[in-house]
Amino acid sequence: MLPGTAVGLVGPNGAGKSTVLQTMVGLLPPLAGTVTFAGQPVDERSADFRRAVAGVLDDDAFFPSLTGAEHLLLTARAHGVTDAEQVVADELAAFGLTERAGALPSALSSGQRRRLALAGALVRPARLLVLDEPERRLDTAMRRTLADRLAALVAAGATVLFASHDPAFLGTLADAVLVVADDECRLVEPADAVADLREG
Ligand SMILES: Nc1ncnc2c1ncn2[C@@H]1O[C@H](COP(=O)(O)OP(=O)(O)OP(=O)(O)O)[C@@H](O)[C@H]1O
Repeated sequence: MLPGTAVGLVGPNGAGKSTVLQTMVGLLPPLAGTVTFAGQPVDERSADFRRAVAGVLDDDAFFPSLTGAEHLLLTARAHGVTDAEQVVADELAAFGLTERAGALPSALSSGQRRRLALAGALVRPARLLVLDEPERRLDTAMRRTLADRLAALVAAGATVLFASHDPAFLGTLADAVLVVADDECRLVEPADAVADLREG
């Protein structure tokens, strides 16, 4: 994948989309071959790799005793964001979480937790975003807002790799679509051809 591109993974439940994404970020070793990022094998222990790559792969990867705002502040500061408090306030507003900023994850709705996880990926700089069904549990307006924001990041040079079951989301964001099914991947370009795909 080149900088400034977005590729969407589509395919039926259980086809292996999440497994591909986890392999791309070094959480699972490939059975064969090598995954490289910027010319180096991916390694989540590498500080350079972790600085460059933001992922939302897990639904509930939160510390139970930190509020939403504290999660975002921790992430932003750990990634060296200057003016972290303002950036966090902006992300909370963008994801409609300002009024719930002081709530613990357990007190948020599942959609609000999803928004918090996505805000955590956007509160820090990243060259590559790896997102597993980012649209899941978001309402229609927030799906559109998120797709537009990710498209703007791609236009600014970021790379986005994501799995999705939402043709509208794919159509807005993806330059190309990788169909994962029957133990193989097939590349479909341009992405709006996805509207014609029929998932099994
Ligand atoms: N932790 C695990 N241990 C064993 N098998 C697993 C594990 N996680 C997933 N699998 C299996 O690996 C296959 C691929 O799963 P994966 O989650 O990658 O699919 P997916 O395409 O992301 O599906 P969905 O659209 O439902 O999210 C499935 O057959 C699944 O049952």
